[in-house]
Amino acid sequence: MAQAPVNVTVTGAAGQIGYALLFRVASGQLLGADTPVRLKLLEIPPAVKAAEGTAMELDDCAFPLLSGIDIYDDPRQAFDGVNVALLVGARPRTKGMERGDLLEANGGIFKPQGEAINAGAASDVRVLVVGNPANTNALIAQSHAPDVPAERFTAMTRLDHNRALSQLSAKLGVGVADISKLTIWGNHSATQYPDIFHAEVAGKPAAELVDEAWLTDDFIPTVAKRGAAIIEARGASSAASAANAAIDHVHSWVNGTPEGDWTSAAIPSDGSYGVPEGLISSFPVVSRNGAWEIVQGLEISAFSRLRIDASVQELTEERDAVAGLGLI
Ligand SMILES: NC(=O)c1ccc[n+]([C@@H]2O[C@H](COP(=O)([O-])OP(=O)(O)OC[C@H]3O[C@@H](n4cnc5c(N)ncnc54)[C@H](O)[C@@H]3O)[C@@H](O)[C@H]2O)c1
Ligand SMILES: O=C(O)C[C@H](O)C(=O)O
Repeated sequence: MAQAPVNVTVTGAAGQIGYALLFRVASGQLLGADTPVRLKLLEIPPAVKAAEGTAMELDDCAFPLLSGIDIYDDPRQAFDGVNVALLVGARPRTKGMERGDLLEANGGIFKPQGEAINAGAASDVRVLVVGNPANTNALIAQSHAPDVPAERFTAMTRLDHNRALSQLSAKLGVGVADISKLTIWGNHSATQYPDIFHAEVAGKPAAELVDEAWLTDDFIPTVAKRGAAIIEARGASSAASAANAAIDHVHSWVNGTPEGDWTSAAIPSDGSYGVPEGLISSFPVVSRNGAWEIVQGLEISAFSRLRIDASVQELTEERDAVAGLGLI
């Protein structure tokens, strides 16, 4: 019997990331070359027409795996029966906006989306939040979906992971495929900590191949501030690389991570590595049998501890701020 299509809901479908993402989902790169998909696109009313234009282009690709496209401006309809939810649409920070205003505006998006996921999602739903502030938006959505297992809500730090791989490979003159066991810890923000202390380059410890000054003055700030550097250069935030990372995240989650390596994802903490339980924080993770597991037993040096704690502190403050606004 032919496989039933997987329902993939993409919010912010008419945006930049949406445009770079949808064609790859429809071509089979998200879930695999044997898995048909049905796209459910969510947009705000003024952007529905643009989403319709993107849907026309998707039709024109004649993707064999694309079994249909529906466009909605109502989250309840968009998340009905959803198996994979890619929450991309978010309220960007605009001039004069304080951090609290940004969190409140995004609460207005992610609270109803969490409620709609709770009301209608399929029992195997997996949620990836891309829209910023991604970790805290994921926490908001999760807190309004009490009937969905908490671990199904994740936020994206795979772009940071890929950026770290790329920076280290350029520094050492090796291919990215030679590098394993890199980790992004904490928040998808400038406080994140890209950690090479367990990383290996063709089986050798990566930390022995670079000096500490490069790590502190170059690698860590370059990876952590890469999003801002892209905005400065492009005049718009990363789109294709963000879409690519979303594809990588879900593909790894569904299909598993390779033996002998791990990746990074922001998932609800179970208290591992001193990260308060429930915070959606980035960890070294593997995916086994379709579920993320935090890699256990890594030794954390004082150098790393300081940086992990700083990013986790920021996440705690964001959680407290949205709690204060009644959003969780
Ligand atoms: N986690 C990461 O690594 C990462 C990387 C890059 C960008 N981002 C973030 O991803 C988000 C999207 O980026 P973009 O470049 O596509 O932005 P964009 O402005 O081009 O597109 C966002 C889209 O979301 C839509 N939208 C707004 N509110 C919505 C709602 N309530 N429901 C459905 N759609 C809604 C808008 O109409 C717009 O079409 C931003 O928050 C950006 O900061 C995250
Ligand atoms: O959209 C942004 O603020 C930056 C983005 O999160 C990125 O890391 O590229």
